[in-house]
Amino acid sequence: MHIHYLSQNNSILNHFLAQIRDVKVQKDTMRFRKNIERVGEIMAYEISKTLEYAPVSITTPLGKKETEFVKKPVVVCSILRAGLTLHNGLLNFFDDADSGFVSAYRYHPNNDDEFVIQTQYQAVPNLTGKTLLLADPMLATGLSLEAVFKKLMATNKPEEIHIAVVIAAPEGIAHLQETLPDNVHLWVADKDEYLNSHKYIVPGLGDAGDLAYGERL
Ligand SMILES: O=P(O)(O)OC[C@H]1O[C@H](OP(=O)(O)OP(=O)(O)O)[C@H](O)[C@@H]1O
Ligand SMILES: O=c1cc[nH]c(=O)[nH]1
Ligand SMILES: [Mg+2]
Repeated sequence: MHIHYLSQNNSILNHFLAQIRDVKVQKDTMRFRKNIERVGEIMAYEISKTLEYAPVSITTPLGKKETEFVKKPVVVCSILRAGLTLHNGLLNFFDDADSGFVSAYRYHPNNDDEFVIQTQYQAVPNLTGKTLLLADPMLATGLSLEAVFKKLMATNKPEEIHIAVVIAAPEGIAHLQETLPDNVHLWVADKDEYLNSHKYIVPGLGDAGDLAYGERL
């Protein structure tokens, strides 16, 4: 797997990441969603630099301008719920992209810290031959991304795959390295320290889905 870390060099990205982590700023849920969307926009721009381009000719009022556009169709797929925030940011820049949605949640059969990932809902266009951008803000154990990835690949063969996450635990990165193919690109805005006993990222930001959309029952 090719891993790209976005916050190795200082940039305005630090400000957005700090705000989504800050317990005081997090209370402003609109700002929380907007900041993850802004990280998605930065990720879209960085990913776009690595894609294949093809020549196009644009007619201006005064002449012709030769330039290059992204060659293969892009599909943005996100993991419900928290992925929706990042999805919007990616889509703001890849404005012709189609969209796909897959659900994933941690099911605790014994009401303790043990869980399995349930993926039920899937509404995804044909990905074969296209560039897939798979979005989820949090990479903790990596089990959600692994499950969704395998579900998508059972019926699709994208030509290129980019996974976009905002905050990643080292455990989750290692898990994806072990379970996903070598040609997958993983884009990480910030790498954190470790997972706690509930498999939450430390220092992380808490529960991204709840912060964006309210606590679920
Ligand atoms: O790497 P993992 O250990 O699988 O954890 C990461 C998952 O947890 C969060 O979703 P959550 O299950 O909280 O669902 P939600 O988005 O509906 O809140 C997050 O958005 C990931 O999908
Ligand atoms: O730290 C974590 C782990 C899983 N899901 C989240 O939203 N946050
Ligand atoms: Mg959640």
